[in-house]
Amino acid sequence: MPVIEVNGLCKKFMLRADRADSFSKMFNTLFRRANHGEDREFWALKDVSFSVPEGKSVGVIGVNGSGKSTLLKLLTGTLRPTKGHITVRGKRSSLIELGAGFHPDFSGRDNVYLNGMILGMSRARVKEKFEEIVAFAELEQFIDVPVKYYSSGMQARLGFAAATAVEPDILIVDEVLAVGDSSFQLKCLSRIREMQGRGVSIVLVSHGMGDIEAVCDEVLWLHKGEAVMFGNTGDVVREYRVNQGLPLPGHAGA
Ligand SMILES: Nc1ncnc2c1ncn2[C@@H]1O[C@H](COP(=O)(O)OP(=O)(O)OP(=O)(O)O)[C@@H](O)[C@H]1O
Repeated sequence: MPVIEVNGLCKKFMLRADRADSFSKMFNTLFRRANHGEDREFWALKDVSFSVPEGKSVGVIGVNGSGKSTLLKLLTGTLRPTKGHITVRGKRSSLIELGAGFHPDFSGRDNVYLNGMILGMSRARVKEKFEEIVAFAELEQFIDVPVKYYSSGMQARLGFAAATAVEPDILIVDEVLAVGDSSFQLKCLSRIREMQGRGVSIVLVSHGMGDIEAVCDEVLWLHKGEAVMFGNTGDVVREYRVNQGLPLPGHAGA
């Protein structure tokens, strides 16, 4: 039975025109231009359906603005669908927005405890896991510093270490991995493989086709909010590469 089932998913945003933007207000005032801006509907996802089988990994690809992050926010419950249904079976853990789960004024230590407890771990369980989380993030020297002083890479390290330590059934990860340096990216990939070995299902958004091919069994390709293709990683990535004019593996420059 799939751990995630998505049927006919649609997400509408309202795009607000000419509001609270000091530059356009100034422009309108200077040139006595009336504010003709009207709120506009924008469909970020249109009738998207796919599923994540138990223990499988699904990648989500597509150009900027195609709806990938919106889809992940719907899968984690941060956003609600406008239409359609999402069924999730199992405990989710996610790392979708850098620093999203962290309180900037609290130390790394306090945030690890807070985050773990929000994700359903007991204080004692977080305590048991604490050393491992900090060691994985390689932040021993900075663990008592407020998170607002962390670099984006440091936040990604702590976020990934914390999100993967809670022993989820489903791990949902956005492009944030790209923020880490190459040695940390390798460490993340090997932890993802370890989790796959334990039967954890993964949903991964990435612009890096190498990461997608290394991690995912199946891929969903989004474009302007629509599912262009969903299927076997090799097939979808090949089509995407051709569509984007990217070199195919085995060809010069790939
Ligand atoms: N809260 C919001 N209000 C209005 N529009 C939004 C909102 N969130 C996202 N959008 C719009 O939805 C579209 C999809 O955005 P999304 O962030 O999901 O794209 P993406 O595929 O993750 O892009 P990227 O590769 O650049 O991260 C974009 O056009 C974006 O402007």
